[in-house]
Amino acid sequence: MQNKYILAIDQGTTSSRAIIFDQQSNIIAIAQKEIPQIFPRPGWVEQDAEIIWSTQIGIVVEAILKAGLTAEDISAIGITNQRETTVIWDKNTGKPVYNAIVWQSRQTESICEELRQKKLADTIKHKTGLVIDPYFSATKIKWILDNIPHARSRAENGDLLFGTIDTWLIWNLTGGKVHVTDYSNASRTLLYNIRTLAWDEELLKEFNIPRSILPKVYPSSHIYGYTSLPALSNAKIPISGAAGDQQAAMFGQACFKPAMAKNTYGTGCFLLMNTGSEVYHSKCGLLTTIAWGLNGKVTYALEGSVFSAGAAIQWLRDSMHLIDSASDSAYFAKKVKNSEGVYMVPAFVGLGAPYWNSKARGAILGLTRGSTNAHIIRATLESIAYQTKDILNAMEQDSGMKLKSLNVDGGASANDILMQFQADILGVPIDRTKIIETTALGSAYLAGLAVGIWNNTDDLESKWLLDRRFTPQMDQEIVEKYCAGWHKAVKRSLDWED
Ligand SMILES: Nc1ncnc2c1ncn2[C@@H]1O[C@H](COP(=O)(O)OP(=O)(O)O)[C@@H](O)[C@H]1O
Ligand SMILES: O=P(O)(O)OC[C@H](O)CO
Repeated sequence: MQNKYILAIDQGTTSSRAIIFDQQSNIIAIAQKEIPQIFPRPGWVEQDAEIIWSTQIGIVVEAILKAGLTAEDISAIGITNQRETTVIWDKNTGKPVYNAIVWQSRQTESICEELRQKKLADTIKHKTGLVIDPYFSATKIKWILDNIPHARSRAENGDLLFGTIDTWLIWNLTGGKVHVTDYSNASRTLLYNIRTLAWDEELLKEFNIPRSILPKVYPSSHIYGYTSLPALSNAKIPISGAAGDQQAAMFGQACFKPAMAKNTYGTGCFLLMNTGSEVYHSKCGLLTTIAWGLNGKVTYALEGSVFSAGAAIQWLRDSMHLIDSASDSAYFAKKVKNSEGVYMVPAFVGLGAPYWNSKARGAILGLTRGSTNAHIIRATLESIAYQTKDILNAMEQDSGMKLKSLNVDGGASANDILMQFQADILGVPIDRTKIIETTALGSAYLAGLAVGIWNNTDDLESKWLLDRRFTPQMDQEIVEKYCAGWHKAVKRSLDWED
């Protein structure tokens, strides 16, 4: 039987990746490129949407070449993306009217404050599963329409389109013909009713967003359209999978059944637990989100979103110049036995779940004359694990379930020191998968299922392979002492910004 190849396009916050899998889910080729981040003002994070597209198509071509294939050899494309990040473009020219406003960006805090004053939190939570926070797309759309000259009138004339990054990439891959998204991405906009599976008229009115700019919403495993591009030799490849990167990672981790959970350590850190067909209403600061739509069924998840995880390691590298590469963080962290009372709270863009404190800002506490760069680096790594612990506590409280182990993936999960510390303070084993590119794998699975490369999720379950298990080794008393210090540090960082 001739092998089939699936191209996964993984457009993450820090980098774009293109990965080619075969039908046994082996990686055949990878191409990757970092994308520039723009910080126009404190707390604002933007990217150039045209650079996202040109980088992405460049590495798609590179991956196909590296694999020794041609575009015609690709049977299906799966898209997965940084979620919530908002692009608005002119449908006639394909030009964005403003930078992509990244999920981390805080420039819409005042719009959120108005919504909180109007006491809309409960309605929004019930309809969308989300909380009022600049994180989600709706206030970013409103900000662009309100602040970019003529944007609102052009949108009302039907000339502008909105998309999260999946939508933007599909639009470009199809030569500007297809304007769509999937349930999982739609569920991150703050405009999509996750119960009725429709754009919510009441919320559109509240945000003053014209319906005409919104994409059509389909299941996550579905033929959205076909490629139509000279760069891909005008081959008509079906684009048949799309999901937000955290949901795709959960699919790639084969968390197909209720109560299965995963944590992805990338720019941020996202712990998701499958809740099946149940729309779980969190009381502990977690989000309810659509995991995927597949075979006529919608699966939901409970999510804890941490805004800065690997981003804090990047900050040590790019702004503090304490390390040359992200992986150096393990080398320095190993130089000290522990962080000796130093805590780093990476609230660069506020804190996400379970705190939802937009005005929190970063802090390093507990410094003494003996503190060194190694302590700060170690404390930064540890902050990723503490934030995850806060999420897991909330999740266990919310669901009443006790996790037996946690599947992990993402760039920073390669760090053994971090993974061991994570197991220690969670008190549950951490299982790192062999393919840490589970995000891309999940989107390849969704794409492959739509075109019959795999028949169903049973075909995929057996493909999950363990790389390494990290078992808890720390005394409970020490864990409690460390966590108490962390919570004291978090308290100091809250509401810092006026
Ligand atoms: N060995 C490592 N130790 C700690 N952090 C790491 C390591 N390798 C990568 N990272 C961090 O992980 C992030 C990249 O992971 P990735 O999964 O590619 O993220 P994203 O999808 O958000 O772009 C970066 O923020 C980087 O700082
Ligand atoms: O790009 P990542 O992997 O940090 O993921 C970002 C999330 O999708 C934001 O919600």
